[in-house]
Amino acid sequence: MRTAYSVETVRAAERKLMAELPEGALMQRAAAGLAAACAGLLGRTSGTRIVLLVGSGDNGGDALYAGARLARRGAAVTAVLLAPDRAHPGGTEALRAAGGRTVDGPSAADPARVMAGARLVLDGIVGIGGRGGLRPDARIWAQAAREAGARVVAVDLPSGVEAGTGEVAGEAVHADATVTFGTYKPGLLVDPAAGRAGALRLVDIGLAPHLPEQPDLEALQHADVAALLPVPAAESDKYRRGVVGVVAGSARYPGAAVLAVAGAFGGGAGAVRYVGPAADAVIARFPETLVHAGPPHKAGRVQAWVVGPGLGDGPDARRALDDVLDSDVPVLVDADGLRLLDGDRVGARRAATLLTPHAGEAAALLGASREDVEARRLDSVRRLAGEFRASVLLKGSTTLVADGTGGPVRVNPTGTGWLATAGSGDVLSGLTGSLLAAGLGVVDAGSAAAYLHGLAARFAAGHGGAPVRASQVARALPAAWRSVRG
Ligand SMILES: NC(=O)C1=CN([C@@H]2O[C@H](COP(=O)(O)OP(=O)(O)OC[C@H]3O[C@@H](n4cnc5c(N)ncnc54)[C@H](OP(=O)(O)O)[C@@H]3O)[C@@H](O)[C@H]2O)[C@@H](O)CC1
Ligand SMILES: Nc1ncnc2c1ncn2[C@@H]1O[C@H](COP(=O)(O)OP(=O)(O)O)[C@@H](O)[C@H]1O
Ligand SMILES: [K+]
Repeated sequence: MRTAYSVETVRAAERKLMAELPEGALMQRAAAGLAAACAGLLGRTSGTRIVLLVGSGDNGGDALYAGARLARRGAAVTAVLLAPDRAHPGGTEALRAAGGRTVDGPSAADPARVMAGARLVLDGIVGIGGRGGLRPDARIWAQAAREAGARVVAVDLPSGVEAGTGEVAGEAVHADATVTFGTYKPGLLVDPAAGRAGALRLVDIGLAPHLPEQPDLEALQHADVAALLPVPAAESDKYRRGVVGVVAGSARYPGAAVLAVAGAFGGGAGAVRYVGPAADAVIARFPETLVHAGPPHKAGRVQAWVVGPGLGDGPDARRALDDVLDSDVPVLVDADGLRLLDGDRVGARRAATLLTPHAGEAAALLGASREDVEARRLDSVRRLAGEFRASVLLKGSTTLVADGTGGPVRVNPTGTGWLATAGSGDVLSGLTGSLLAAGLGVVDAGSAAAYLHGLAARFAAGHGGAPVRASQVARALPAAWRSVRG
């Protein structure tokens, strides 16, 4: 499991750790890890040109001390001091003593010349102390670094992103890799900021014992998902494995029912019940499905419901939604179900409810704009969960799952843009419902499903990548299971 902590929590832990250590020891740990990561990336340091972009805080200090270490290994290191009178004094001195040189950033005539021939640029402009996007001076240098074609390694965070939220308020550095210290920060895992971070590397500086048990964010990895996935035992039968009910599709959108059922079969429930007008289409594709034409509560035993994909917004759809919400088993509400949703009804439920909006649906539920939700994903998912007193899975480039009780938000690391194809959300809702029926908690079910879904899309897209259809994502789910469990 990857975990991330808010900036305040990181600062508090750092204070405790620093009190145990000699002055400056922590920065040396960070710089040593950073220099080692850079050396590993370069392969060869001797004779290599490296440029450091150095801001006025300790983030710049890290870059300077790491630069000094690389200079001692034979690299030709130039530090661009963006605030020359406030650059970390010890770091500046160490770099000069190691043979590195410094350039006055704001008054340098030609950034392109300083960058010429650089293979690596270290972004030490600003770290967790940053506020807002890059300032104009820094922007010029960040752009020069990209234009020079150098690899850009961000120190702790890509400068310009909001460490605690993943928001990007203005311009930010685009890094090829980020070397972060002590713990991940939310901005490294949540888009749009995460998209600027490149490959992540965590350097252990001894912070872990001082961090609280509960992180702000969690990202599952293969082993975590493997531990969650329901596997039949010797005594299993279809009811013990769970029965998932799917209320989806309409005369206009029968395909949504087929895709949700496909996802449900990919999730490990013992049986899938389908309730709605698209039974013929469902049976034609999946003869194993138990179909029912009456109201959901008459369909027979169900351990979790999925309601909404392709349901339409007529009176039948509304009745089916309310019927399912009246049940005392977990309910996942997606797509049209979200448009018809009565918040009070959700708040009154005793069993778990999981809402699975994409950014547009989340925006409608919050009375915000889609752009706003996409810019503030973490805040949006928490607000939705709070307002609806339900768990929420916010879909998109970094899918987030919040439980509404202030627990850690799960962030999915397997997403891929190939998933942005019609119907892939229907597959996800069936898959998640299946895991709910098998007995997983809502946050576990939502995050494990998002993980498998992303992995399946990657497998379907194949090596190198090619467009995939939602049904191909569903078909690749067994491969995703095997990859996780293997
Ligand atoms: N604490 C520890 O134990 C350890 C900390 N470590 C390291 O320290 C980093 C935190 O250092 P920090 O607290 O000095 O803040 P930092 O991120 O350098 O930025 C603050 C400066 O930036 C400026 N500034 C603000 N916004 C800006 C913007 N948009 N664009 C440009 N400039 C901007 C602001 O100046 P001002 O607003 O006054 O002009 C202020 O002076 C952390 O990320 C990690 O790398 C590691 O060594 C491990 C141990
Ligand atoms: N840029 C992206 N990167 C990763 N995943 C994405 C991206 N865009 C969409 N997705 C995923 O694709 C699925 C789309 O679901 P949804 O928007 O409900 O589509 P539909 O209603 O057509 O099924 C979601 O799982 C979402 O997380
Ligand atoms: K940085």
